[in-house]
Amino acid sequence: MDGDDVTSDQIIAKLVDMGFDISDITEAIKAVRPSLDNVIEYILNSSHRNNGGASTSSTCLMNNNVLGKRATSSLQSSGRMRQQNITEHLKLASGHKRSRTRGLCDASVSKTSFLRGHVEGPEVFSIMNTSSDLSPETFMVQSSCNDEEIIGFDWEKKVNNLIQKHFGYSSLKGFQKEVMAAWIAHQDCLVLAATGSGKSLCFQVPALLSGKVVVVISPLISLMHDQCLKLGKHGISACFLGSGQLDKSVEMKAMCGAYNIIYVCPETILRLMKPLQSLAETRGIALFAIDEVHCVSKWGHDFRPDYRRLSVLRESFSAANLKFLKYDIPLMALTATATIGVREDILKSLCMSVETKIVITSFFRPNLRFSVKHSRTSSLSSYEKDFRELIRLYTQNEKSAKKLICKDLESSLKNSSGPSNGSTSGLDEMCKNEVHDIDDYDISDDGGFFASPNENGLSVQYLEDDCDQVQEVDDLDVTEIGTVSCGEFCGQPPIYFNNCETPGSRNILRQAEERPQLYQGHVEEGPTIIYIPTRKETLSLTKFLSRFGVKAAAYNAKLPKTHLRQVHKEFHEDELQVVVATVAFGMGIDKANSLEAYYQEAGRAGRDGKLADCVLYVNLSRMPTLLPSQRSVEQTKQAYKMLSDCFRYGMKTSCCRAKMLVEYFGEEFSQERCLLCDICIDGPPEIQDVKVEATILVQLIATHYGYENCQDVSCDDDAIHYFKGRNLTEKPNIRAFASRIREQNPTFAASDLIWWRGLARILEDRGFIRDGDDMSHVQIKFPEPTDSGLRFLKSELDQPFHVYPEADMLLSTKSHKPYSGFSEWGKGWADPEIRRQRLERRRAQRKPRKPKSRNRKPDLSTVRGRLSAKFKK
Ligand SMILES: Nc1ncnc2c1ncn2[C@@H]1O[C@H](COP(=O)(O)OP(=O)(O)OP(=O)(O)O)[C@@H](O)[C@H]1O
Ligand SMILES: [Mg+2]
Repeated sequence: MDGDDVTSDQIIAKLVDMGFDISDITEAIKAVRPSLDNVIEYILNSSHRNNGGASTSSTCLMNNNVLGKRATSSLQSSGRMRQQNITEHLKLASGHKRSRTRGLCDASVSKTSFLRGHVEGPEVFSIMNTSSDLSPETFMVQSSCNDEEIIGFDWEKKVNNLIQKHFGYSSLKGFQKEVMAAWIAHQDCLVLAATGSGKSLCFQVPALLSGKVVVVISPLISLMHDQCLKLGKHGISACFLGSGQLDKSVEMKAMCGAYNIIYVCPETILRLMKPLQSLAETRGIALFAIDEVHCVSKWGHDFRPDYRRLSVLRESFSAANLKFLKYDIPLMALTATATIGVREDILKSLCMSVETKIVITSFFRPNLRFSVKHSRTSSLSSYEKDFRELIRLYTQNEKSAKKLICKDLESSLKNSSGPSNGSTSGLDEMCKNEVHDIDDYDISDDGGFFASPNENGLSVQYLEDDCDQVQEVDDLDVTEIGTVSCGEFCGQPPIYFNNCETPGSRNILRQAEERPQLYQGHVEEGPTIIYIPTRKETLSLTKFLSRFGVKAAAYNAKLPKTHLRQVHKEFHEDELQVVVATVAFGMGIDKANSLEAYYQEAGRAGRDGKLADCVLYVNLSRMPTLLPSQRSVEQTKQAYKMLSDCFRYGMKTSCCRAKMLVEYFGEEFSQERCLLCDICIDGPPEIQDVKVEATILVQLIATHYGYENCQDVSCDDDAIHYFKGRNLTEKPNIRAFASRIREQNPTFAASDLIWWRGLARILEDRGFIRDGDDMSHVQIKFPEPTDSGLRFLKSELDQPFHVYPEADMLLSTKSHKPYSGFSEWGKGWADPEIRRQRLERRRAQRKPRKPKSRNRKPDLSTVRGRLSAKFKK
């Protein structure tokens, strides 16, 4: 055997493993230079050619495998190949179960002979299934549906061999073992494990171990695509079935058992119940894995209603309904981000068994360095400030870029002929054509991971679309940009810090010195993802970065799929430095502007176990609002709650960020502090006694609601009288209270509204005031006093009220305020003098308008233009 033969054999073996038909492979190998890609391309093209666009014949070729020679010839002789549907094929397939089993007995023998080039008929199928690492014995037993016998008591050893062989891992992680044990015991399982911890292996191994098919429900085409590609590389055949695929060949092959793992979107699986039941009877289904299962939760209802309909899986694949099953086919639900409420919702809405095994690992990712920065997010000036470091990082080794960086960024921006790079080609064009509506997304894609994309004529509403939500300007103030550095995660065990001391900046500094080396240094250069809420901004920020020589690419669901695939590829191959993406990149999440969303995004970082930065850019000077949408009252409240949690995460200055995040998911954070985040490193700000300010505010609120003289504070009486005697049905908001305090009390005349807003938030958290409005808000809006608040007013004045000022309070006390003219807004437009001054200033700031040319032709495309043309006549 010469070298070429070996190569060809390897290719053949790989392709057979993937589920291709041997005759196709041999034909292709004869026709083209034997490289994996060439052969795949050849087969797929010829299958399209032969089918004249229809895919049935390629399915039948696969059936050739499944059914054995006799089945194929019967199909051919009947001449009904094109008319048969999947179920009919499968009926035939099950009718030939025996011949299938017979073939299997010789699996290992036939594989050997096959590699020598003596391949014939029935053996083809057995070869294909050796890809599942099934010894002849195991597969025989599997055919008789007795899982215990297949898997045996030494399953751990078998699994370790399998994962070593396919993935190069030495053993399962602890949580993966637990999940496997549950599956072997036919139990449903809910897996809650951090991003990048290795959840996928939990459902991939059962496919290898049992030889049955694993069906994975996943919310995003890009996710499915990624995973299929990876599995292909590891010698495991897989395909993905998105919604609306016009070419059904992959689907038909999948339903005939051609792939070890089938990825499918929730919309599609709902219409595949019958074929899947047949598949369960023929090849067998090891389990249904519901990945990113938080999409099931009712709070994600808007996002993926079909996830909730997955409850049919339980009934449709129960032993009670399918007589050939000994046990219900287990459900495995997996997510990295589910709060306790969401978990309950998942179990209930998927009708998971009461004995569902719940496997939870720590949400803590010890190599992620969290921080929050103030940003005016989408403004150009904020790009300059926010990404200066990033640009420097990626361009410092390139002379040309270096020059540019030294230039004034603004003037460089104006220079439209700035350097650009390959990855942004066509970007200007995209910018021109960009669409910002939510409702009319439509991108195309197709399914089989080894199927060459049938680009033409496919117009499919894909999954990214739904989560790639466009936000309006107001929403930009929330969490707006998160940047994470990424790489591959190689499963380093978490490093835990124990014996941490109590908070305090001095202690923290010292602790920082004690941290292991890894955590003291800089993040190694690796790619960065910048998550951004609007599609429009993915383009503008990419353009901005490219001009400075950064290899950046935009990613949002509206961009052509060829571009998106290219971005994925270049990102994985480290050819891109920065991907500027909407949530469509790399995950399925149900809500933007939530800590779940942020933690998912951050979870893309540091997957190689190395230090990675997760920076959240927030406009701390503005309160975020929700976009109007058709939510129920309950959903609106929940959406506000999520937004509020997220807002508070940004505002907090005294609690470790990792702790806040991990506790948000209901986990007790054992080590108190992560010793990495900005708060652990910089320490909390100086603690302040705000007894006077808090008393004035609570007193004013109490007075408005008729509780007078709770405390004889040194507040200007005018301020209290202002609210006295007013109609109590009127609910003053926090701004009204703050304005009044500033106007009436010279000590606080220079104080800023956002400082008072911060204080009100703290008072609300302490339970001294509550919101008098039924509608939820991100933070208190119409404050009312509580009993605790009234008691607080009765406390001794010289008893201090210590607080850590929060981020917005600190921002408002800076001498140079990094936000525009906020303080004057609190004074209110109601004051005629202020109003006059403000309008005057605005007028002065306005750019002088160009003098209207009398001879200018009216624009007849506008109503105004047509009217003016009419009047001119
Ligand atoms: N047993 C193992 N031993 C070593 N590494 C492993 C093991 N299992 C998984 N991994 C590593 O974990 C990486 C991430 O796995 P995976 O994509 O399954 O994460 P995930 O938990 O699904 O994350 P996400 O929530 O982001 O989807 C893999 O690429 C692999 O490097
Ligand atoms: Mg995953």
